[in-house]
Amino acid sequence: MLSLTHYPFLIMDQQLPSGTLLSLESGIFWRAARTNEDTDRVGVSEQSPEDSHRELLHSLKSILPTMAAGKKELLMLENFIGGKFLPCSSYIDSYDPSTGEVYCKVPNSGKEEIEAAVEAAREAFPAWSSRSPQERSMVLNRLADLVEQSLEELAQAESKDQGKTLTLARTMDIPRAAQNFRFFASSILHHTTECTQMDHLSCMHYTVRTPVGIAGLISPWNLPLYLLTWKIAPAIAAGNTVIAKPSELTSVTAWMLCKLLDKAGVPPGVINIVFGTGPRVGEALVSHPEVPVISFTGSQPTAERITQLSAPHCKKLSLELGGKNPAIIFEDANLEECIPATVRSSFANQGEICLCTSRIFVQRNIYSEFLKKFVEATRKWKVGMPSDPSASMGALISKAHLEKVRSYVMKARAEGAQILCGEGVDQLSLPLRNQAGYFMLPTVITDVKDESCCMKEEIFGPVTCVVPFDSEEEVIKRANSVKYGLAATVWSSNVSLTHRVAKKLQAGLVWTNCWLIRELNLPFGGMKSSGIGREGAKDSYDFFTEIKTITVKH
Ligand SMILES: NC(=O)C1=CN([C@@H]2O[C@H](COP(=O)(O)OP(=O)(O)OC[C@H]3O[C@@H](n4cnc5c(N)ncnc54)[C@H](O)[C@@H]3O)[C@@H](O)[C@H]2O)C=CC1
Ligand SMILES: N/C(=C\C=C\C(=O)O)C(=O)O
Repeated sequence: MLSLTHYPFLIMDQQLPSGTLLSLESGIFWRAARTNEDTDRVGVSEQSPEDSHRELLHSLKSILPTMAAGKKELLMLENFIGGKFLPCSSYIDSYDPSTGEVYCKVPNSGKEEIEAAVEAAREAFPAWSSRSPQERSMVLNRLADLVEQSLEELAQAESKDQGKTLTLARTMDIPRAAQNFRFFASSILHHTTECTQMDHLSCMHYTVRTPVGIAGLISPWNLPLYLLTWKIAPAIAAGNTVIAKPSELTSVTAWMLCKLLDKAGVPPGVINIVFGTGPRVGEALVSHPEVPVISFTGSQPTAERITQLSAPHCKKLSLELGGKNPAIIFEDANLEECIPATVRSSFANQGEICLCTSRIFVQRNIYSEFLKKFVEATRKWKVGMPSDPSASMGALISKAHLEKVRSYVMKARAEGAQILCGEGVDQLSLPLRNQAGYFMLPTVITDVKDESCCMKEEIFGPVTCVVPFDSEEEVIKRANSVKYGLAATVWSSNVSLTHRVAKKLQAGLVWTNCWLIRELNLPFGGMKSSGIGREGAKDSYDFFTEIKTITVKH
């Protein structure tokens, strides 16, 4: 059976039921055909592109309505409100990043749909909030079970929708989505409140936490189901009802999740998912007077807009924004561990993770050695079709984003920086079908000044800068010299140094001699322009509840 890993990058032991579609890329569908019941090893057989495309649509059609568009059928998503799938009056094209083709239509919802969702969430709130934590925990555990059982279909859909490799979707995104439900199903059972005594006044005081009501959840396109469930799970565990708006660029797995809700016992109206653009439906959600909290993950400019719109209603905001994360590599670092980890922290998910490394500071006397080995390792970080099991990186999310990321490399070159590998240096070869996809090679920039936009601004793509430093004091000052303060990694075999440097870094998360080992119990989030608030067991619970102090005179 599926064994969920705690650490996203470990490959899981998993059974793939016979007949599971293993790949939907390049028109080749690899069908899992069990070769040996005992070992659960699966062989694959190859189908023709036409047959496999038909098979994919058939397998998804059972859960997604489709619409014929010329020769090709498109997936038609629908809003999920009050436990029902509802069509919309207009739609947005959604692209397969690995081919640049439209393959899905996303509802272009607006105020009307938000109003309907608020009504459904309002009606569901009394009953859901009255359920015990134990009862809500059981529903979340069933959701986790269903996500795990649907892992392959969800991973296939996530990879096709976001452009990430199927391997990453299978080993990180979807397992973490299940883990989010499982984690908050447990943590909701263990929160405590406070009590004090004033015997001299014959009084006692105690605190209680109650759900806030309807929670507005807005999630980004880089880790679609992973981050959507990271918000949904704690919100409903605490007894709230939710209206979620995923990114219009990656809406499919959110829609597929809706298919599982009834089976998990989620009552109608508890989870409502409304699709569409930020300015249209996102702002309708943020502005609605009956939605007292907004949990948002995305860009800083959007966070500013959300803050403006919510201010008149004095809403509670959780803003998880971007980063310009440094890796600081001291001369006594173990390069055999540091280099592969820093390649991964720079380029995982096409560099489209807010925690990715985009500035690498290397102590001068190992700078040349590091640079040589790092570039060698980067060139082995293979860009390929998302379904290619040997690919480390897939396609970026959109043509616009690809051009934005490329423009940073061009600016660096224009400023006299050196591009050691990747964009404009190495040759990217892709199958014909993928040549209109949004692919880019992992790119390493050196000889770049701290004042350069590549060293100051969030690029959010497979681009990282490597610069030398001399002293501990100098590198801390330089690492802290950007407006962001989200994450950092520190590499040294000197434990007291790593503790000392970690404490001085302006970052909400510091990994020493590792990256992205996540402890969901502890606060997650950044400082400065990386956001407001934290997420985690207690932090999310506190955010999605209101606290009250009650005094009893006896
Ligand atoms: N987790 C992170 O730190 C992320 C950072 N980014 C950064 O943001 C840049 C732009 O990416 P986008 O996807 O456009 O991020 P975005 O912040 O515009 O979108 C994130 C979510 O916010 C929604 N949204 C957008 N405008 C809104 C508005 N006015 N009101 C309410 N909701 C709104 C979007 O529909 C999406 O669901 C990226 O290039 C990257 O630099 C993007 C995604 C994730
Ligand atoms: N918020 C993001 C990542 C969160 C990771 C985690 O909670 O483990 C992001 O990439 O935007």
